[in-house]
Amino acid sequence: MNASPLPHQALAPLHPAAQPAPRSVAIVLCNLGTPDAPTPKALRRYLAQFLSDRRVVEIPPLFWLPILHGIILRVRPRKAAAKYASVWSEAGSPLAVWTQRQAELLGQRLQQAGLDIPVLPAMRYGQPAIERQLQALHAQGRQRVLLLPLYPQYCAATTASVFDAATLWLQRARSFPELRLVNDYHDHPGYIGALADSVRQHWQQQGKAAEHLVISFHGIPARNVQLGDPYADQCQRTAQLLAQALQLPPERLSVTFQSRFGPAQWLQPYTEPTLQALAKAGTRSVEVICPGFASDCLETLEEISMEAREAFLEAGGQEFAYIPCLNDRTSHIDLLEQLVQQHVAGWVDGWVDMQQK
Ligand SMILES: C=CC1=C(C)c2cc3[nH]c(cc4nc(cc5[nH]c(cc1n2)c(C)c5CCC(=O)O)C(CCC(=O)O)=C4C)c(C)c3C=C
Ligand SMILES: [Fe+2]
Ligand SMILES: [Fe+2]
Repeated sequence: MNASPLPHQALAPLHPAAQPAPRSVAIVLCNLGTPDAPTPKALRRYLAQFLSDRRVVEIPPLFWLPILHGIILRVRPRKAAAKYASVWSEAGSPLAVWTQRQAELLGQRLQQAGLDIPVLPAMRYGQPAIERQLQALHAQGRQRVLLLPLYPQYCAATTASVFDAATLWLQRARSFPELRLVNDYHDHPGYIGALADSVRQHWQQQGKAAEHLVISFHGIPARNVQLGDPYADQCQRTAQLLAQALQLPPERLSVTFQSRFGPAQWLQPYTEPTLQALAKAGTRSVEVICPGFASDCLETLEEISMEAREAFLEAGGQEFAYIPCLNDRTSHIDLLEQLVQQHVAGWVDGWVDMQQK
């Protein structure tokens, strides 16, 4: 019998992803995305991608796309560009700058722990796109990827949309790494603790607490919640746990929703009218915290720290303080490290045991 081996040239080279590499884990830290520049042109490109996402606007495309292209993308980019210009720094859009920094700091942490786990930042809209980062990690031979969206509360418009982008890449790839997804961390003790620390630190710096704390989350259409989105419940739970950690009685805080878009009913009460009502009812000082945003961005720096501040003061309020997002706080990076540890257990030697302790 002729049992000659296959000719050498018939053996295809191994794809890098197929080569055994111990601990070939990586993290993709995902955020929403932001325009490339504070200009109407960049805003048009960004908003066109963002607002064409069916997870974000759940109106049938046949009705929605003519409105988007015929009205919204003609009017909104110019107005939005002016708002972005008011928060833009030399380093760029705050959302991009903070996300990049968070990825760097988390990467350094993992490196200090002796782990070869790179952390790449990724954006759902704009660059660096989630698909691009997954492709880069796959090409490097990373076999296991944890997708960690920087959205503490699960929402179909944000979290599920990140997963859509990842699975769209999977559908087009011939081979791909194993994937794990973090759904939410709205009640994680490390998250609540980090938020509470940031409020306490603010009180210490001011020498006192304000009369009232407003806990403001990004809104979504009320209909999405009726259809089963757990987002509103998770926001309420985060607020409740934060109030408990701060020992704040219910009469000293309000949970509100900001950033309404379009004429439909969104989650209520709305942030700005609540602040105006508080001022009119005699509340002199307020603090606003936005726990749904992991990184400061247009919605916190402009809509809250500028617009909402002005509305409160014009309605008769005396003191308005905005408490920044967790951004690069050590306790925030601790939380991200804990989330990684909890979700890659079994992927990285030793971490299963650490989990069980
Ligand atoms: C049109 C519907 C929108 C839904 C639903 C929505 C949900 C949602 N968004 C965030 C986080 C962010 N949104 C940001 C900006 C922003 N959001 C919308 C619309 C919806 N968001 C628009 C049109 C914009 C752009 C600005 C504008 O034109 O008003 C941002 C800031 C991005 C930045 O570059 O700084 C964040 C972050 C969450 C968490 C969420 C649902 C829970
Ligand atoms: Fe939004
Ligand atoms: Fe806004």
